[in-house]
Amino acid sequence: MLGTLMEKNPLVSSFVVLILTTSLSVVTELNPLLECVKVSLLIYKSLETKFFSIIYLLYGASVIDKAYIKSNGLPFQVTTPGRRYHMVTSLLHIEEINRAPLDVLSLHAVAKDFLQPKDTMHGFEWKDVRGVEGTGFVCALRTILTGDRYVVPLYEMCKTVITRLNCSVFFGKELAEDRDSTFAAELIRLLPKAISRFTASYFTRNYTSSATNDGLQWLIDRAPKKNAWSIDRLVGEVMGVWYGSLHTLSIAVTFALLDLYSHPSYITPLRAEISSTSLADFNTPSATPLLDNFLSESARLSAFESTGVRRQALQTFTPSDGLRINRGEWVCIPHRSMMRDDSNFADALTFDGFRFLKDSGRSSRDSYTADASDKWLIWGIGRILCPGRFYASAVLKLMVLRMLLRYDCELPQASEERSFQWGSTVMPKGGIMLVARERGDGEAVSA
Ligand code: HEM
Repeated sequence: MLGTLMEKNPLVSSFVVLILTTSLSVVTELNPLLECVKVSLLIYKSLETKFFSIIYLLYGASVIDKAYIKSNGLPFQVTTPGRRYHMVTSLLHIEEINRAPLDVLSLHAVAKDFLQPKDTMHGFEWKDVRGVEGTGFVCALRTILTGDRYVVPLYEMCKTVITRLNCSVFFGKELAEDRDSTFAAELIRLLPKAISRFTASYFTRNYTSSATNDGLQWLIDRAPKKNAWSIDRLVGEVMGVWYGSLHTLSIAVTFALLDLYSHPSYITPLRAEISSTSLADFNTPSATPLLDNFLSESARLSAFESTGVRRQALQTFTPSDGLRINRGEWVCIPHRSMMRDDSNFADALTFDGFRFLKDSGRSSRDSYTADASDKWLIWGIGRILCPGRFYASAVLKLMVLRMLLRYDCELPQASEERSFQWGSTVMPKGGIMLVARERGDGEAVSA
């Protein structure tokens, strides 16, 4: 009985271990043989933590979801590798996280933990506390052609397209396609240091893209003028935005296409709407309400990150209701579970591509895909909202638009499991193939 309870509930298990360990510490002084038992219990405790950490790594999103359902709206905790997460869902707690000073709850410390910039970005020292200046910055496709059809690995395709698109936006078309720089970079690697710079600059002497007004230049221009950032800091910040944007967008676009082709009834109305909208208007939400709604529903039900808002306590944080977040612990909002909760969205687990059109009062979200509110947490909350959301929503729309107008597609593995979990993230499976056939001239609109 106790065994089952311990198995089901990590808290009961920890409690039992604690009592046993404490009482044993008294008894062991009398009987040294019991020292062995004490050591075994400590090993058991550490194995148990490891066990729950591994379960979290493999099924993090489900662990959070189950705990969320059990919690009935109250705060709950989740054991993750090396850290405890406190999950809160009430509007009051959400507001308190939003208002907490930056030196108490930090998103930067969370990002640092994820990216490990010291090791992955050549020793870049990422600060725990965001400076007063803010973040500053708030192919080879494996394609098989069978007859007139392309069979492509969907997630791989999306990663490649988004990488290319991001390259053009971040570095400008010229630099993105710049072969001189690639050649120069290879030279720098191969030649002795003394002459490499000189030789590389000779080969890139006509290179003008550094003067162009691309996303990278824009990010550089936004760096603080007072207390100017070092080159290392600048590079680190740009890399942070780059990683964030590539990873999130590739996954979001993959899920949007998976949602589209596993619910083919939406193809005809979406195509009709897109075909009657000029390309200049495609990103105006009111001009493409069906597309915007469809993408909102995809973002809701296929939210790939279970925790929309994560903060590390840089000092003890005590919001209302007796909650205490110790230094080093994280407080998060389980927004994926909230998006899948019937009390927030009617028949929440059913994909309803035009659900928000029916909800004329829009009580369950604010308005359009790129909007944010305390009930629509896709982009974060209040003071820290995703600054890339307008770009992300434009890219999502462009991708769906392009695929709808240019290709007829099918998902041969539509009934198979399409994702796997890694920690709190839900990732698309790499093996999912998309079968695409180019539409005839009469059908395809230049997109
Ligand atoms: C579908 C794609 C995306 C989703 C779902 C998403 C979501 C989010 C969320 C939820 C946050 C707040 C995190 C928190 O408070 O814990 C955030 C922050 C951020 N996002 Fe995104 N994002 C996406 C795409 C992008 C893109 C494309 C860029 C850049 C071009 C970007 C740049 C950033 C930056 C710089 C922050 C930090 C903001 C700050 O510190 O104030 N994101 N994002």
